[in-house]
Amino acid sequence: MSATDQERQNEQQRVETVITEISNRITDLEQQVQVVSEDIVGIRKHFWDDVTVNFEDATEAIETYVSIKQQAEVLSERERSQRHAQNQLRTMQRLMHSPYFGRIDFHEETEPGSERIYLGIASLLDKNDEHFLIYDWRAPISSLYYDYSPGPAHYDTPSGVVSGKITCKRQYIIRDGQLLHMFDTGVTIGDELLQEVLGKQADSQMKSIVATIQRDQNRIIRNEKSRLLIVSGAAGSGKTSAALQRVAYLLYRYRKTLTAEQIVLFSPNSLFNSYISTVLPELGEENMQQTTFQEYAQHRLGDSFSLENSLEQMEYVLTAHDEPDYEARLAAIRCKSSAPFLRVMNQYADRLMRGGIVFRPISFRQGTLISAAHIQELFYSHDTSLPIPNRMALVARALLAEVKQLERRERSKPWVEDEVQLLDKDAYVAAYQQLRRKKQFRDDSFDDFDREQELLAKRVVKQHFQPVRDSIASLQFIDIQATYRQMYADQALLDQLLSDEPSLSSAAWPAICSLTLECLDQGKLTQEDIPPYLYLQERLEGKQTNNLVRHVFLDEAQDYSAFQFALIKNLFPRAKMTVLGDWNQAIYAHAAHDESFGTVSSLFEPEETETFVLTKSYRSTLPIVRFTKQLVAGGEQIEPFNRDGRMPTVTKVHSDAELTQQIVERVKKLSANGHKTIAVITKTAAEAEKAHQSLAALLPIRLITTSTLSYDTGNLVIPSYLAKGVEFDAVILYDASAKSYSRESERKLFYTACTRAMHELHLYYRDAKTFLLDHVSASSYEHLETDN
Ligand SMILES: Nc1ncnc2c1ncn2[C@@H]1O[C@H](COP(=O)(O)OP(=O)(O)OP(=O)(O)O)[C@@H](O)[C@H]1O
Repeated sequence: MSATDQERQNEQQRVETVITEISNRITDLEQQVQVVSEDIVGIRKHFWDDVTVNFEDATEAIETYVSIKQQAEVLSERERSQRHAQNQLRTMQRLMHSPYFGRIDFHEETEPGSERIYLGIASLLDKNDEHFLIYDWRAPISSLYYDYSPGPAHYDTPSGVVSGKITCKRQYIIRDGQLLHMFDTGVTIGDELLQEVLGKQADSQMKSIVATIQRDQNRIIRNEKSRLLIVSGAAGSGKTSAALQRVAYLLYRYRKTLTAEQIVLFSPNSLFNSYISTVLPELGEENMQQTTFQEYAQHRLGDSFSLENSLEQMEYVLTAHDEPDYEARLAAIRCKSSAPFLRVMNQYADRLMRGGIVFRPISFRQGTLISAAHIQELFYSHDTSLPIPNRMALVARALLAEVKQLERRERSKPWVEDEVQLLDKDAYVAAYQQLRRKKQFRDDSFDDFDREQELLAKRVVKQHFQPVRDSIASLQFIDIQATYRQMYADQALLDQLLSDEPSLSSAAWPAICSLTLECLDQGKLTQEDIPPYLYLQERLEGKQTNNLVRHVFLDEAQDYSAFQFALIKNLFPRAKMTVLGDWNQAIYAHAAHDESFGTVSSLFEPEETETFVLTKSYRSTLPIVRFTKQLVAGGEQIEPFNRDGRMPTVTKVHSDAELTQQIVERVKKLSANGHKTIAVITKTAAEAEKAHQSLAALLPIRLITTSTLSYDTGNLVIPSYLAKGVEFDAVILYDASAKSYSRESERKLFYTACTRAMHELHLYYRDAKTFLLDHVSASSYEHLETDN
């Protein structure tokens, strides 16, 4: 037996020993869960047997309370033990399948010999609880595995830096207790393992990458210093993966103080949410909160407006070129989302401190109770240096006091008497009882009938005034809509506000204004108006904050506007932010002129900010990356991971019927070659529907729309902007014709669609291919043409 065979046998033996240990642990834990469950059932069943219930006097009642509390505590302690044992059991079951994936032998400077450190998705101690059979990949010592090749190395611990030397670094593929492969590895975490992982078929769910995290990704995952972490990375460079492993890392590192509810991830859409939702549970952690900016806007504004969502806006931008307002709308999207417009909005809000806020009168029973002019006077009588929200709170307080007076006066009005007559029996009984109680207390005599009428009148008026009081408390006397509208209705005001921002000067402003006014008057808020509107609302009402959340992740951050960054920062004042994005995938029209994370970094101090760049792309094969990197400026910096595969194809067809037939044949061939998820990517939703209609007659294929919440492996038709962030075994670009992609502004969308492909990429066009392919060298794809 050669030395390596012997080594392998030893390793297989160790796997078996560890698996036996895990299996013993599972048996113990199952028994523990069983015993605790029986305890819980028993306690619940006999809960009242051990409690003495006696409410005869205060002392007895307190004793009863204490006795119930004690019993409840015993129960909740048992329930906690049950949860703990169940969690441990689940972890052991996960380890059973593949106990570890890596090993390093580390010789610590101050120690005589080296220690073998095996890394897995959770820690496991030997049966005496003395030595680690497996270290959690997030333990401080495990960082050596990701950061160093054999040779000198060190790692940070809470008590200082530990230095030494790595003498061996090894990777394993263990499945169902069998050691399938092992490799000794040098500089990076081995290509062999990455080849194996990346060569697999796409899934409808993202997978964890703990076994193959790369050094530059590890830096992002373990960063604890920065308030703002910016990750800018090429398509497929592992930004989303790094973000999710980072969540898992933080939950481990701060397990005593941080819970999954204190972490929020903003993602582009609900489909993406579902795509990434299995990574953390796979690692034994609970999922963080997931949301979208649209959900937040809906929560804040959904009652006042019908809100356009970002995908509707996108579909408009891509399809409505012939509409008369198109250019004005595009200009509105660009201007209103920009950092200079954020300054304009701030300037407007500053002016409003001195005058111009529009107020709503407070009405009562079809009349005006307090006029808007009076509220305005009240507001502007306060010191103008006080922030607006503080002054609003003072106004609300004053208004509530006024309302109290008015309420008192109202009681003698005839309508009140009429309503009192109409009250039902219950109200009278309640009033009678209340009177009796009071009579008892005061021990005086009075005219019962008058008192009763008075009480009932008070009750009626109070009930009617409740909505008034509520509306004052929630500051509804501020007419935010009208104040926002005023900016676009008063041309002179807007000109003044824009005068300091030359980059916003545009001949389109009159058209932008009339478009905005038209939408507002119809109760609609366009996607580009939502963030500035919310921003103004905050400046007037005060910020809504969530102090619980400690970490906020923004994925696909290139799609966020200056306002959105500011709003999210304000919303989570105690959170650290991790912002991940790729400017080459900035598909929304608003991002076109703002190609940096300058806006978000300006929200934090420079010393609180760190930026990381990921240039290596893992998703696609080498031929696909060679092709896609030529589609965008700066693409030469993208480094492909060396995974072989088929060259992309670009096929010319001569008719729609031929296009359908070619795609059907292609999908069938791809399926026959073992590809599980094959996506036909169209530019727009309208085109997706059309493509689906013709393909579905000949193939099983699913249409993905904005309302699809999750998708399975299989054949699908999907609009480009919904495919953001996800990946497929093979991508078929439905229509790469000159007619379809005719604008420079569509370059990033085109690039985003092509970069979704893991193993194969096929493009089709009619007549002439899009100019976006002009600078792609002919040697990086195969050109095909059907016989005419
Ligand atoms: N270290 C790694 N080991 C194994 N797979 C990796 C690694 N890094 C990235 N990947 C794989 O590469 C693919 C792309 O990763 P991910 O989606 O995280 O990239 P991204 O930068 O968010 O991409 P995009 O911006 O295009 O949406 C995924 O299949 C992921 O599992």
